[in-house]
Amino acid sequence: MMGSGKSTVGKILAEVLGYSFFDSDKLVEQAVGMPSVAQIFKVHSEAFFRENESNVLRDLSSMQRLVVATGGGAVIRPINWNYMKKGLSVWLDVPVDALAKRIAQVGTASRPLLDQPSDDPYTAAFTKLSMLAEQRGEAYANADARVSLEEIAAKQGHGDVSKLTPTDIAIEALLQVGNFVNEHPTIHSQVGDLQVDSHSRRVQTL
Ligand SMILES: Nc1ncnc2c1ncn2[C@@H]1O[C@H](COP(=O)(O)OP(=O)(O)OP(=O)(O)O)[C@@H](O)[C@H]1O
Ligand SMILES: O=C(O)C1=C[C@@H](O)[C@@H](O)[C@H](O)C1
Ligand SMILES: [Mg+2]
Repeated sequence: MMGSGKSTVGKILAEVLGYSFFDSDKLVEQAVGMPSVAQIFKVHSEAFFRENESNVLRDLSSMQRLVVATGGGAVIRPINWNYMKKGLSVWLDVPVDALAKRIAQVGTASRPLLDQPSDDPYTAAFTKLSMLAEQRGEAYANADARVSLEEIAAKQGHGDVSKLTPTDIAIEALLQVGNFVNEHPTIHSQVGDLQVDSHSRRVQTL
C-alpha cells in the first residue's frame, strides 16, 4: 500500500543481497516521459498509468537479482501477478492508521489517489486508505510472504508499530521470505544465495 515502506525497506534488501533496486513508479515516469505519477494521472488517466505499470512489471519480470518496489496498486490487476510471481513477492502489511500518519507527515502531492484538499491530512488519508484497503480486499494477500508490522511489534513485546525501524522490518522480510522458500523446495533451488541469518546480520550493520 502507499507509504508502507516499499522503497525504504526494498533498498535495504537490495543492498544486503547485492541486488539492483528498481521503483516501478519511477520506471513508469521514465517510460511515459513525465516527471511524476501525479502528472500522468492528471494529463492522461489512471487507466493509462495502469497499462504502463503492467508493461514495466512485465519487463522487470524477465530480469534477475533485483528488488522491485512496485506501485501500491499493482496488486489489483491479475496480469501483474503473472509478472510478480516470476520472483518472490512481499506484502508489507502496515495498519492503515500508521500509513495515514506517515503520509500526513510527508504530504499527498505525489500520491494522486490521496491528493484532495483537506484541513486534516491525517483523517483525509485515513479515510481514503481505508476505502482502498477495502476495495483491494485480499489482493495483497496473494503475495508469497507477509510482513506484518503488528506481528513484529508484538514479538518485540510492545504493540506500537511506530517504534519499528526499517531495519526491523527488513529483517522480518528476510525471515518471511526464507520461510516461504523453505516451504517451497522447487523455489529453494532457484534462490540459492538467500542466507537469512547472514543477510539479517548485514542489515544490522548498515
Ligand atoms: N519503519 C518506518 N517508520 C517510520 N516511517 C517510515 C518507516 N519506513 C518508511 N517510513 C517513512 O514513510 C514514508 C513512506 O515510506 P516509503 O517511501 O519507503 O514507502 P513506499 O511504500 O515506497 O511509498 P510510496 O507509496 O510513495 O511508493 C517515507 O516518508 C519514509 O521515510
Ligand atoms: O496504491 C495505488 O494505487 C498507487 C500507489 C502509488 O505507488 C502509485 O503507483 C500511484 O499513486 C497509485
Ligand atoms: Mg516508494
